[in-house]
Amino acid sequence: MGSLPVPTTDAGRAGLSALLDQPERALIALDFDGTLAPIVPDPEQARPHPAAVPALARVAGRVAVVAIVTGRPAEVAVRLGGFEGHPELAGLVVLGAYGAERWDAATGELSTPPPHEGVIAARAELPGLVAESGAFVEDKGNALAVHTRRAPDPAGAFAALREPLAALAARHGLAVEPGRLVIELRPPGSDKGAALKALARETDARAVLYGGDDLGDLAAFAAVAALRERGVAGLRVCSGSAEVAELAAATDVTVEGPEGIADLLTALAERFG
Ligand SMILES: O=P(O)(O)OC[C@H]1O[C@H](O[C@H]2O[C@H](CO)[C@@H](O)[C@H](O)[C@H]2O)[C@H](O)[C@@H](O)[C@@H]1O
Repeated sequence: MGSLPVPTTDAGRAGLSALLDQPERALIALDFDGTLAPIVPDPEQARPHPAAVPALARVAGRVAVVAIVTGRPAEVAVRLGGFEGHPELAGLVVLGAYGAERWDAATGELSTPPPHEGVIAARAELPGLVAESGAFVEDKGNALAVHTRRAPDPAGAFAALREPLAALAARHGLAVEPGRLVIELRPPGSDKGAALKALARETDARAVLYGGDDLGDLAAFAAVAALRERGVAGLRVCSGSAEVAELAAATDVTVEGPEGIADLLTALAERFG
């Protein structure tokens, strides 16, 4: 039997105990890139760690709900994750675009907000702005992600683009979402924390596990902390990487990236029986 990591905080240990005691009242929510799927240079090539979806499927049979909470468009996460038609993930919920979109495996329904005018305007200006940096733009439809991972100087390009992208976003009423060698311009008004809280409320969860790897996950970790104050047990899991140091202080336990997440899910499934 795989061993469960021991949270470093009292609240985290209480969260884990509550999950194990009453899995049928638990919500397990995970980020996609860097948490379920290893980071790769081309976003289109990202796929879940081979052990992650089978482990998630095992857990899904025992908890109230499993969810993916991602900056990807919901339908992209569904496609890359291979979630559609998965027999054991029939109750999966995918909250995409930082909670602005939702896909339900149970119904196959996808809800997306109308296009934001600011994204349309920023799209036209972006190519000129990023051309010299070696960055490339991932057009997500209703958001634009500027990636520097494949630039000759990834960190330098990221630093150089921060200010001009922030100015572009401000001109067009967009939010700036920095992440792992990516700066995203997206419609304001949603975040992973609000999305997670709403799902916890909807499912009347008594325990929530959230796992994430990046700055966009901080809002979800804060939501778990807020839920604890309302009596909902919580466990905040950092999918650790050398790229993001800020998450350790905001989480209860760190595991080794997507492989560690898959191990954790497998160990949970074994405990649930
Ligand atoms: O909320 P997430 O599921 O973590 O999505 C956040 C962003 O992830 C993707 O970019 C990251 O993963 C890429 C593939 O491994 C990698 O090349 C890139 O450097 C990472 O930042 C995705 O492409 C973005 O659209 C997501 O918003």
